[in-house]
Amino acid sequence: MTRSSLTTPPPDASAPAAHPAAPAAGSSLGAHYSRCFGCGDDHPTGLHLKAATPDGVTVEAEFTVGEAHQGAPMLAHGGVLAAAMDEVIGMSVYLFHKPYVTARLETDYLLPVPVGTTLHLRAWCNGITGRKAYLEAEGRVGAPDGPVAVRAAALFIEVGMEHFAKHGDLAAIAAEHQDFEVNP
Ligand SMILES: CCCCCCCC/C=C\CCCCCCCC(=O)SCCNC(=O)CCNC(=O)[C@H](O)C(C)(C)COP(=O)(O)OP(=O)(O)OC[C@H]1O[C@@H](n2cnc3c(N)ncnc32)[C@H](O)[C@@H]1OP(=O)(O)O
Repeated sequence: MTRSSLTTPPPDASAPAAHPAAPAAGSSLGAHYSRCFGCGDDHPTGLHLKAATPDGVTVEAEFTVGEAHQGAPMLAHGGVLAAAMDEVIGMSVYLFHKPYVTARLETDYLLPVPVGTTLHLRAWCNGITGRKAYLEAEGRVGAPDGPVAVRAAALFIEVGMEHFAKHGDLAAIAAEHQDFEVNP
């Protein structure tokens, strides 16, 4: 991954351990919001990412590129692939039971991805310091050990729940996420 200094953890960043209430190894992760473009079942043209955590600290997911995700004819749009990276990274950082938002997302595109391809995604955290979490993801074609088509590195920033209340619709998320811990 060609990563900038902004998404590279500083030496004092600590490697995250699984949160005590993290989902058990092998658990599926449901959608955090039914209308989310990345994971929501009720989004008509969304990515419908299906995710699980193998170990409580990383996320594995699948996304099949559909007609609605084209840029060039029958090839995935780069912005849609970046959205898939953002989503799987977002899912992985929420395993730490704190609300985070994307501040910076860097993406490398290595291979074109035709419509109909299933991308096998993986996201993990390289370190956390203060409010900053440094994360990475990759998307492989056709199988978990297939060729890498996309890589991403990201800086996510921890926010308070008031971020969602002030700028969005906290009630809509909370209604579907009643077990989310506000003070983990
Ligand atoms: C009931 C509710 C439950 C909610 C959770 C449910 C569970 C969900 C489960 C699963 C979800 C998975 C799916 C998620 C989807 C993917 C996530 C998205 O796409 S999020 C949308 C896109 N992102 C935004 O809309 C952010 C917009 N930006 C902001 O709001 C602000 O800029 C924010 C919060 C990022 C920072 O603002 P400041 O005022 O709080 O803080 P400042 O001081 O500016 O930054 C803090 C530090 O970070 C650095 N920083 C900020 N932005 C940076 C950047 N772009 N690049 C480098 N550094 C940056 C700054 O330089 C500063 O560093 P120094 O402390 O001084 O060292």
